[in-house]
Amino acid sequence: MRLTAQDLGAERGGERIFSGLHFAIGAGEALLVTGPNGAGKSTLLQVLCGLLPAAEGTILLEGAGEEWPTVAAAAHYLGHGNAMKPAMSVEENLRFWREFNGEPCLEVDEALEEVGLGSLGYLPFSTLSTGQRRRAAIARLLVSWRPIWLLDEPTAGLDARSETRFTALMEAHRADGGLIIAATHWPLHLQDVKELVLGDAA
Ligand SMILES: Nc1ncnc2c1ncn2[C@@H]1O[C@H](COP(=O)(O)OP(=O)(O)OP(=O)(O)O)[C@@H](O)[C@H]1O
Repeated sequence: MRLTAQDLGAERGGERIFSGLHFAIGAGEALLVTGPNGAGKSTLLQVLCGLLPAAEGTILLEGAGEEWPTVAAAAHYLGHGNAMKPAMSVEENLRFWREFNGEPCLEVDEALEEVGLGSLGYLPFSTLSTGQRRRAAIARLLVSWRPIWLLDEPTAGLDARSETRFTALMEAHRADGGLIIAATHWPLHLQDVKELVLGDAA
């Protein structure tokens, strides 16, 4: 499987945010997207997952088979929001996503164990701390299989132990043939990453 972006450009509010981007990553690889505030890291992820149209260029997914015809279909997107209903319990949220996304992977209780929330699944999502919310959102990546993980500041709010645990989950995803593209201001402690530096928007 190979994801290639060619001459990719995006606009927000009529302003060109970036243009002429080229990158390619294959199965098992990770690309870190870095750059200053406003450089367009989140915008790039939103273009890749189909939430925003590209202003120019192409995004190509090869070798993924009929099952995953587009990057949008093949990707889990972890944005700044955690995509959980506040009044529902953590388990209810994850059960919803597992059924909605299909391609079941880990059971809900297994995913919660993986992110260290094994004993808190019964709580309404709204009662979790900031870092616990992020960990619950990460568990969403584990209950359904998607080969591509598009991660926007995935470690925001995580304590050191949770960060280490998440690094291991990302490496396991790569070992399973997954691809990761992560926008981040922090090193994610992954081995052999590619880096894409977006320009200074100051
Ligand atoms: N809905 C919007 N309408 C107009 N402009 C927007 C919109 N969303 C983002 N922008 C602008 O697009 C530019 C890129 O924003 P983006 O969030 O992609 O940057 P970023 O690199 O992820 O920044 P950060 O490091 O702060 O998260 C910024 O100048 C921002 O103000």
